[in-house]
Amino acid sequence: MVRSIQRLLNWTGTRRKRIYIGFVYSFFHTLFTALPVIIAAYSLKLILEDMNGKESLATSSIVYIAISMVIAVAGRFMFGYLRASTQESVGYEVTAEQRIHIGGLLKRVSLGFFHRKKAGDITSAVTTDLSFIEMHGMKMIDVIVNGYISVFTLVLCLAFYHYAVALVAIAGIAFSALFLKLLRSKSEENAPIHQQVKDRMISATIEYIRGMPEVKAYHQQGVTKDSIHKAYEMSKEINIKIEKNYMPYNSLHLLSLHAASTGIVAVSAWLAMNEIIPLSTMIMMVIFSFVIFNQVEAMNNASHVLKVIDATLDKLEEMNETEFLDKHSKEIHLEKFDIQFTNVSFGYEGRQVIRDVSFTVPEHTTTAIVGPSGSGKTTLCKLIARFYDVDQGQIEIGGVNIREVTSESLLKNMSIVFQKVYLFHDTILNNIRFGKPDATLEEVVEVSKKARCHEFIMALPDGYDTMVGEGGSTLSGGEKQRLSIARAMLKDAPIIILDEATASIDPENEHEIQAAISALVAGKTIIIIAHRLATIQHADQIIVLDNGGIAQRGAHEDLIKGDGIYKNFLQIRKRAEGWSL
Ligand SMILES: Nc1ncnc2c1ncn2[C@@H]1O[C@H](COP(=O)(O)OP(=O)(O)OP(=O)(O)O)[C@@H](O)[C@H]1O
Repeated sequence: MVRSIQRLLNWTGTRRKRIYIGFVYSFFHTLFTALPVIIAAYSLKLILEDMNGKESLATSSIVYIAISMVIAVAGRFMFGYLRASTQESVGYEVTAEQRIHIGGLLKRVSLGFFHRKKAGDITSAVTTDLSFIEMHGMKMIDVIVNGYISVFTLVLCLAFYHYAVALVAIAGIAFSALFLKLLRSKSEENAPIHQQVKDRMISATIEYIRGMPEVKAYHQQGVTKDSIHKAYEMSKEINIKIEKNYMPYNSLHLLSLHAASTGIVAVSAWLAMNEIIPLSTMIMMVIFSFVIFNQVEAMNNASHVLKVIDATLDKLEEMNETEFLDKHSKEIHLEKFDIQFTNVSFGYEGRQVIRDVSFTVPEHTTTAIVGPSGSGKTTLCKLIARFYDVDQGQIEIGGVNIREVTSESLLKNMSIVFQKVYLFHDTILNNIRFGKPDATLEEVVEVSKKARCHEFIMALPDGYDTMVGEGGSTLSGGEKQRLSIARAMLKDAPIIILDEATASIDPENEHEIQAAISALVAGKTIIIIAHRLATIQHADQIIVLDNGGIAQRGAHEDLIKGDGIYKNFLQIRKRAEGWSL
């Protein structure tokens, strides 16, 4: 428990000081909570003495008592307020920072990270896991640390009147701590299982939603439903099992505290009967016995919650320790944009996909990459953008090894248009602005006109302010592609990486897209995964990839002279395009 609290305190970073100040407020809050009971007991003593004719109650005593009562109540509220306002917002502040921090981390890791980690794990870390700490982290500090401060203060008050009563309270706390320890060791076993089950549930739900079009198309509701039902069912069973595991220790923890409360009443009554303490003190002790363990009682839940927080902190730490691609890179301002591959090899998790590839893309020229499906065209482009690091060899841009450049300063120089366009659940305007967040509306309209999307945007209900469904679900494939071209155009980067669309786009749409691409690429260094004959023929250089290696390289005129993959490929393309027209 101490270690978990220590971890939570570390998690709060520079705000830890506020938590410590909160502990001091908590001590005074408890003291001022006990004070009215002590004052009431003292008043009772004076009243009894007055009634017994021992000493008459002076008016000044009544005034002092009334003033002390007001001060005690006001002090209690003041310190309660100060503690809450100092400690409680810390969780929300740190969580917000962590979410932004993780967002930043995700931008800097290799794309391989997202294949190794399931989307559900990452989603739950940023949403539910952090929300759990946000909701419960500071409460745990309050329940546990402030709870023990409160008990310690009240035990001190009891000890001030008689040590025996304080000893009974301490015995109760000791037994409760023992059972809490046992409860905690059970939590230790269960927390990782709880976490795994939750991640599995989130992953199954995401997969179910993402795969909905395929599920409907193949009438396979049963398959995905089965896995989601299994995940939910498992979550229910594990949670019930966990609850059953906790029950005996939980009951023993509560029993020891209630027994100690009864013990305080019994011991104080015995002391009063033997005239060791006055009746008023006994009444005060009885009142204390009702409240002394209130906060310690809530610690049964704290054990489990702390363990879940521990598992969450482990997960966040693991994410924080992820190797960034650009950990040892620097901000470098690239001046030239020729691209040089030297003996580059790369594989996904041990499976080699790019084999000893060397070529140069001179600045302001177009290089078309062609080759059969799976030959490594997309991978080659991803390596230029440093979505992954090469395993062997090097890639230089303007003479600088891209390993030395941070992702941010490298990608500043590139506009990438993927075949599969992702649009954010935001307005059309903001989706295009993604290429240049500070662009004015006029700039956005200008590039939209060049990218041939202005007309269809204006035909939408709210024009540029129309919301796009998540992933761009409300727009057609061709419209999405043109929007992404407008986005890239607005970025106006010197290097363009383009994956030419192969999807069945109608001729009119294709013409529009080609016009948009021509406007985008003017004067840039272009690497294009080419499928159309026109694009291939007009490229300055064609790289023919086969099974991850360069099979042929040169201009169209040179390559058609000899036999080889390119010639065959061209014939197939000619037939396909002639057929499609
Ligand atoms: N993230 C990944 N993890 C593991 N293997 C991958 C990954 N991405 C691609 N591959 C594999 O690498 C090989 C090259 O894929 P790549 O996408 O680069 O080919 P491509 O030539 O662009 O294919 P296509 O024309 O069909 O898009 C393929 O065998 C593919 O299965």
